[in-house]
Amino acid sequence: MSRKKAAKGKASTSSPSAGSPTGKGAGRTARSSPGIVQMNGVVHPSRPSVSNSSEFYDIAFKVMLVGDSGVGKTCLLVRFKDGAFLAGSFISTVGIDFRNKVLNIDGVNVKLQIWDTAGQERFRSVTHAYYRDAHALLLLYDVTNRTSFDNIKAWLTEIHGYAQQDVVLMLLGNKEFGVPFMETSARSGLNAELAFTAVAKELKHRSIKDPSEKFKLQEYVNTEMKDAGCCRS
Ligand SMILES: Nc1nc2c(ncn2[C@@H]2O[C@H](COP(=O)(O)OP(=O)(O)OP(=O)(O)O)[C@@H](O)[C@H]2O)c(=O)[nH]1
Repeated sequence: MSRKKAAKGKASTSSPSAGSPTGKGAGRTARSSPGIVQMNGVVHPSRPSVSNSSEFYDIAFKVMLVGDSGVGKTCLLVRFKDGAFLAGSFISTVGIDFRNKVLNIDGVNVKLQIWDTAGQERFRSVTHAYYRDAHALLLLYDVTNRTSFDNIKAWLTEIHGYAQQDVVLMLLGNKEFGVPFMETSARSGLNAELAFTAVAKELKHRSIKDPSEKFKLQEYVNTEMKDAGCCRS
């Protein structure tokens, strides 16, 4: 397997393949972290990007974070990428943004290009363009916000309308709707690593198609949560 170099960051507003400049930075300047830089084009396993990062990877996937505004998408991503909680006043994402992280999954370096979408309704048309290229979707709701829970159905309708049929889908914060589930906290770090690692494992498994390797996303999540001494049902 040839080893590629991980791109350092990218953001664009119109569509992933159009590679136009981002609109996110404008609204989230305070939150634009050092890891976010602009570049053109998309990262795909078959078309690795040129990069200035030192992290090498074997396969790459796009993961999208979706859900209502304020449910914690950006915070969860920052927790996963930087291991920190983004405290302070809430600054809504404008458009879309992304960060890369390379995980070693059973000896294979899996690069996740994680797109953080704006939850606000007015950016919906921007984010729609990104669904079709996503390999995995993490759909978040806020356990303290009933409306964000009620809106999960609408998000699923949107996902089924715009995403690939075989997209890996995981619901974070909910126990219904028949998709893999776990609760997360960007503040404490609860399951932040596990959510992304589970998705990377599923994607790597699908990509490599090793018949000797059996992987079930929800089973893996349940086992890992148990191993971590997690008490939730
Ligand atoms: N207590 C607590 N607060 C959180 C957590 N995650 C996010 N928050 C807070 O929730 C607010 C919204 O978080 P964001 O991550 O910006 O939400 P978002 O989903 O990215 O919002 P949009 O960009 O508008 O789509 C912020 O004030 C965060 O500090 C969490 O796990 N625990």
